Amino acid sequence: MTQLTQSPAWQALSQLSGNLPHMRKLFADNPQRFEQMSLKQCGLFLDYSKNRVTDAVLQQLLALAEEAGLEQKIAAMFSGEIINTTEQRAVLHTALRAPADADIRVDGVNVVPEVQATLDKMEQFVADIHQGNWKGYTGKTITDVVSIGIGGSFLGPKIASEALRPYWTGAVKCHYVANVDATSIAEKLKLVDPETTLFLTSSKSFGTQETLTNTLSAKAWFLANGGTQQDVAKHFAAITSNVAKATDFGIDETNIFPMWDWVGGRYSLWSAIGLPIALLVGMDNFRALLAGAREMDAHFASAPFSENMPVLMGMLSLWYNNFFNAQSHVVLTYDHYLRGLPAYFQQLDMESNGKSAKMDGSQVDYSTGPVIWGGEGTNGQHAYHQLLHQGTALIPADFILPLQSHNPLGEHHIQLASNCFGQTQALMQGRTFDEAMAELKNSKLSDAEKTVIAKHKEMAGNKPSNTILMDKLTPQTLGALIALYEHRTLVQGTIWDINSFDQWGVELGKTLGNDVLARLAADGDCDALDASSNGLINAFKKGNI
Ligand SMILES: O=P(O)(O)OC[C@H]1O[C@](O)(CO)[C@@H](O)[C@@H]1O
Repeated sequence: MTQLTQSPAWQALSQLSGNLPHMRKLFADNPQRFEQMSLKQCGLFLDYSKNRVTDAVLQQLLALAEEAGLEQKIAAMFSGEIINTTEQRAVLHTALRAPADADIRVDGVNVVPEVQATLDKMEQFVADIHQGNWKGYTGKTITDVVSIGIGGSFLGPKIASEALRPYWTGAVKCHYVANVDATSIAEKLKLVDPETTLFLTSSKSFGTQETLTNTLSAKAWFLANGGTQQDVAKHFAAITSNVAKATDFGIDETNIFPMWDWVGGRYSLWSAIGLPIALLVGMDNFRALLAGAREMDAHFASAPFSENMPVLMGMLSLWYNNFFNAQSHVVLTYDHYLRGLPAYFQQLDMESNGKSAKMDGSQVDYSTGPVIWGGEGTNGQHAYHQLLHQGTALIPADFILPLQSHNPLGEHHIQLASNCFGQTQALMQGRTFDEAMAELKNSKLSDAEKTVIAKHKEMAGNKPSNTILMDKLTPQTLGALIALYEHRTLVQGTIWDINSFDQWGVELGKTLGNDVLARLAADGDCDALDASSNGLINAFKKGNI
């Protein structure tokens, strides 16, 4: 057993997990449960009362966080210590939204002035595009932006853009290209005109195969459709920490926005990587997004653990993962604009906490990051919710609902909310056999048949969920919501003693992909690898099965 699993809090939690009353009883015994187990912060309201927790459990979960040194880890992150030890990097996405007068040092240099200068450069760029001062090669204004990037250089901006659709200014349209599959870029290029399109390459490393290949294809298309080499500067810009590589690639240095190695890709939408968001919603709204995240940062850094939203959410999810063997966690957004958020949280959490080596290199002997998945409500209710209610796996859920809709139309929103609350209630209370039998009272079935049907209708309930409410989905509340999940990730990574900020598994995939690429391009059959890999490579070379 490791230090973590031997710790007093872990041992106490282990004991408690086997001795908990059903949530129905917990609610019946304590009419104050909702008031006691909910909190409001940063424009978000969290109801965590529908969890398998008692005061004693919460106390031990918070003790576990303390024993694991969470307070110190939070302070270390905010102050720019090298907490990404395998890459020797600070982790400072919080500096991207820090107050302009903050002093946050990396290698003795305050990084806040360059963050602010980049925001100012973005502001100027957005104004130039929106006001038509930035002209394409034939003197026309820019109407379309094609954002090329993948992973963290894609999903955050894409999901935030989608979420903030009610705030789009209409000045430009934005198209996202990520996959190296030619179909992705080919379909987007069908929608745009070279005279009025700006290509924005987002790549921290400027070395990612998919992004470079897509940018090359965009450039080839531009040159084949009227643009010349001299016109490239008017139509290609980049966001990267590798300025030399971007200029070698042919991007004009004045069109390059900086990125820093102290920002992880999946935490980067707050940097110039978020430029497509700013182009869609305007810089004031982009700054409001930052302000929402900043508010959550301040809360996370200062609130006692018992009132700290990211800490509570992180510890509750860990409770099910480590003590109830819950292998996945579902995020259910009851808002069409937030339909992409589960995919974004999936990348954030699974790339961060999908690890099995501890900080000192030894192996964990407990489970770490669960599978994160989900989708928009109510759609999921007619699909995978069946398994949430009656499947054999325990899947804790987060329900997210804005109280006011951006599209107040008839009865839609009240119905949406009723479904959201109805689901959390059904998950919690389930349906007893007696209740199911009572529902069948007037049916014409025999008693034996009723018993069988009632057995199928019976639901254990006691399925945990959090409900997150906000008045309305705004740039500010979105910023707070995303920062909440970012910090929740750090909380869990700290307890598990893993590095939430590297991604060596992904890197191996990149390396082997490049090796295979060379073999696919080489002449003759491949016989150097395992039989399956050889067979697949040779089938591709042959071009038919
Ligand atoms: O921004 P880059 O350097 O092109 O990297 C893209 C993505 O690739 C990864 O390294 C791995 O998927 C992510 O962490 C990153 O966001």
